[in-house]
Amino acid sequence: MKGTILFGMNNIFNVKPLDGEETLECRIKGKILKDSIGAYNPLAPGDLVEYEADDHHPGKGMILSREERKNYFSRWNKKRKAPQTLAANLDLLICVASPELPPFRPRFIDRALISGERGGVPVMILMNKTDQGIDDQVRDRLDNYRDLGFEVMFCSAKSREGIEELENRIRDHQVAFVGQSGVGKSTLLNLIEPQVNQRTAEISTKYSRGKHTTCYSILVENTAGGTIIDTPGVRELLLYDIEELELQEYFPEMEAYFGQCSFNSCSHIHEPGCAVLSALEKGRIHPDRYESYLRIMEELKNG
Ligand SMILES: Nc1nc2c(ncn2[C@@H]2O[C@H](COP(=O)(O)OP(=O)(O)OP(=O)(O)O)[C@@H](O)[C@H]2O)c(=O)[nH]1
Ligand SMILES: [Zn+2]
Repeated sequence: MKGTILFGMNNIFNVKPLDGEETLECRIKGKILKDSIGAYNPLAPGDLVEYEADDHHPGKGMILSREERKNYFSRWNKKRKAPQTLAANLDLLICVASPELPPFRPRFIDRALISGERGGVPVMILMNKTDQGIDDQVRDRLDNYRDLGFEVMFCSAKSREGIEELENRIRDHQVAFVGQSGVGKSTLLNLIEPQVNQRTAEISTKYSRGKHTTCYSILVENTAGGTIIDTPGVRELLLYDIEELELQEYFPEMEAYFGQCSFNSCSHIHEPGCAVLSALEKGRIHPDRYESYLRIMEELKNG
């Protein structure tokens, strides 16, 4: 039988049958899942699995295998030194940001964009808290993202501006929300689907015995159609599995200059005759984006 992973913790996974309503609590048969060796978590919300129900214990079952992922959103888990998949099989990853409180952090957005692309997921930037006003500097950054071809939407959970557009955008899709703590993720989700927070609270009481479940993703159904995965409020989104010289490919503004540097394997950092550095000087590449490039390069170098 086939089902979707809703939530997983301590190697127990909630599976929703594709053709049924009642979720099952499943373990992995044989403890290890093929394709997940070396990963922080073998399965993530959104994963499709093959399972068998336990005839003797209603509501329980065993996961036999994972279907190949269409795409994934993941990060490097520094503590466990392993990749952690936060959500799988997405139609859209929504990177929520706010103009202030917390301040606008383009570094986080740049990482979300790269991580999404690495995993094959389209990313949208959602600027929440528009009721706070958006200053020229932030506006300039958002314009730049749009110029680069990224989708940007605006909303306010407080004034409800843009909420209907957001609901229309995500209907019938499998989406995941990601964002720094305080950008208004929970408030937005609760507005779109009041069930979300309720479900999260239920699960957290059931499985964590009082501990925070904020470090786990959870998939909930959107009553209007589709599903929403709430990912944990990550402080940093560390990238992995990207070669240093590959990083440039995640910066569409650099593409026009590929092959124009004096050195074939130019890192676009210090090399003489670098076409990217020259474009930066001429203002054709946003300095803030270039700053992200430098910081991420440094991180990839230091592993
Ligand atoms: N002014 C304004 N405040 C908002 C808006 N949306 C959320 N907030 C406030 O921002 C604060 C943080 O909101 P949360 O929804 O808890 O943020 P979060 O992203 O879920 O944060 P974590 O749960 O820590 O990951 C709360 O005090 C909300 O009331 C908005 O559109 N405008
Ligand atoms: Zn160069």
